[in-house]
Amino acid sequence: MASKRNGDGDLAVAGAEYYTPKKHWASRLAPYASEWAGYAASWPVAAGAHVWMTSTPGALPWASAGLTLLGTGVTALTWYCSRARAAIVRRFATATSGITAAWVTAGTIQGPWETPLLQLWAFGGATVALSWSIFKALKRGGDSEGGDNLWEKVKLAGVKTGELSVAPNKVQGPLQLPAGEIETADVQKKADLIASYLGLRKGAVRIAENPDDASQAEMTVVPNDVLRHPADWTGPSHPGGSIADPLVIGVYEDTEVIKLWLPGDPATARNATHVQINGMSGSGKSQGFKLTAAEILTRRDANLLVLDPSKGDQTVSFLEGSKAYLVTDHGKCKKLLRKLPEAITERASQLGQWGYDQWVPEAYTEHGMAYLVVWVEEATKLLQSVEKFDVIAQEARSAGISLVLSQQRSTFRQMSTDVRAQLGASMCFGVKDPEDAGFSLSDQTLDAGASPWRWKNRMPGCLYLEAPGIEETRFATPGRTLRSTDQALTADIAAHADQSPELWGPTAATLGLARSTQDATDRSEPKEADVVPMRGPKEAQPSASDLLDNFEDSLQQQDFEDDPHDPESGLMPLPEPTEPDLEDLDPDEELPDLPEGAATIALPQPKPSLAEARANIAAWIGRQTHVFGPKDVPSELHGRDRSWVSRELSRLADEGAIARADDPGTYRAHPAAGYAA
Ligand SMILES: Nc1ncnc2c1ncn2[C@@H]1O[C@H](COP(=O)(O)OP(=O)(O)OP(=O)(O)O)[C@@H](O)[C@H]1O
Repeated sequence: MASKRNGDGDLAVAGAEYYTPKKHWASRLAPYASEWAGYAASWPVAAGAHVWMTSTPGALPWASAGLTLLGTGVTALTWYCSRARAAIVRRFATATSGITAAWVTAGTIQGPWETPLLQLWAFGGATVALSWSIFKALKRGGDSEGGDNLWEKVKLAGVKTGELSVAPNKVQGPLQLPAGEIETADVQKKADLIASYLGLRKGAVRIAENPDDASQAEMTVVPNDVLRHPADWTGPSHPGGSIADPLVIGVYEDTEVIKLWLPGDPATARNATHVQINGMSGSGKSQGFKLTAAEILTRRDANLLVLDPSKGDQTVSFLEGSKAYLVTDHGKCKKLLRKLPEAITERASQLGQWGYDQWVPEAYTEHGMAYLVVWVEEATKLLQSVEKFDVIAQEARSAGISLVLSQQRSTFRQMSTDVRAQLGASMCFGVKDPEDAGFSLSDQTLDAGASPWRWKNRMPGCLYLEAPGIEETRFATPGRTLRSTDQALTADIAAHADQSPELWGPTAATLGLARSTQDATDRSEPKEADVVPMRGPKEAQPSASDLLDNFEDSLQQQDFEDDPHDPESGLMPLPEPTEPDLEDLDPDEELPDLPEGAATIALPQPKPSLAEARANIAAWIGRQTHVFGPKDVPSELHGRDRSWVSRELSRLADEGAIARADDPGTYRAHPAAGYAA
């Protein structure tokens, strides 16, 4: 039988249907061979050069100088030759040349099997080669020629990949979506499929929407899961610096450090912020607290007050030697929070008189008012007893006070939307399910691929951070807190304890706290303490029991009884109100029926519970005879936003309760399930 080649070079059989031979695996891999060959060759080259140079007397110094010059030359040449490429590609190509040349030079001098050269080659080199391969694969996949189109493969034909940038362990670029046909949510749903096409792990591909243009999205591919190996704490990031400098608590998956800013910055229009911290038990919240505390306590202009009625010593013992204040008694915590508005008003009006509309570092350097971070553990329990907490939170930000509220989960019942709106930043560790993540992270971040429920508490320290000062495209980038021992943190904090500032006088007086550890030691009367300024270096302090007793005295005697402005002063204390433990209640549980004949009052209708919302949607679907999408589902049925409905419909489709219609993001009731009319 005669045969001929078709226009694409494939073998065709005359008189019969075309026969397209399968691409051989070698030809598929060929485009990626160069980076891997270069990577593989670098080790034996360095090993051979080392053996050669060390066996030739006097050759090593010359070889070192020669290789350094050669490496510099190759790097400069790369920079020159890549001038026509996108700036980011040019930079990464040059960096790859420079890093390779530097590693080969070091390997020649020292031997490539020595630590850390071997590890740098094994992990760093492989990651750089992998990043190049993904960059190429996406470029090829985004190109509609050749029939190997990534977007057609994942049933998103028409999507175009824009100019890609490549960095160690990250490839990123814009996507152009066919206007009116495919939206960002459709691509987000296929993120794991794209990862599978590229031969990467689940979660390696993230798609973020472009807030300015719905026909564009941003794709980020992170090949290696560096979060599996947490980085170690190597000491405070800005010892003796200002709280206006970022707090460094971990590393993102693309090896950028995680930075958190608490005070605002008028120069960059960054708002001061409070922080909401969520995560299930064992997800790493305490470690996050310890690192943040160590950062705060090594700054020259910040005080830390910890309200922890739940855990006691076990979590905070690392603060030994610091100037942090610790309140562990539940009643005292509440009392302190109730006094906070007064302290806020005082500080805000004083800042105004000094000419500032928010706290700035000069408030400390020129007037002695340090920033105050109030860390509240098990916050939802405490907040319930403080009225108008949203107003407190709102005003605190301009008064140089940041509140950090830590709890396992904060449902809308536990934390009102008003309070939530005032917090500004959210740190989300591993959670139980997507619903819990929804209480902590924004819909945009979840839609962009953030999925903290994947970690649960199996990857402690892994987190997402939404906060002022961080680019929004980074909100869906996972990171992991640093690993440290309590001893290392204690030593670092103690080493900088002398730089820790005193609490601003009026704030100390209003909150009933000593201005510094030294003030606390001036008071006596032994009593059991529940408000403890953590002690300074032991040799400079009186005995532990003296200190605890004295500070207890400062609170008991001066602040809660003798305060002439305190209306409760001199009165016999009321018993603490008993509070039901709302943590153990299931918010979705049905309420018991009212007894027959009981009077009923028309109450304002609350947002439907999850179970009600789902039941309402199921009933509504049962009445649909046409194709529908998230925007068609009436909002009063669920009381939630559109992206929640999107996820819900997608979940129902995954479970087979409804069927996906032809257009992405649209559905049909399933006749088999009895939904269709
Ligand atoms: N970044 C990290 N790298 C490695 N291990 C970590 C990291 N963060 C936390 N861990 C470890 O995980 C365990 C649980 O962490 P942690 O106590 O901080 O969790 P938690 O959320 O505070 O839990 P709980 O609410 O029950 O107190 C601890 O053994 C801790 O050392």
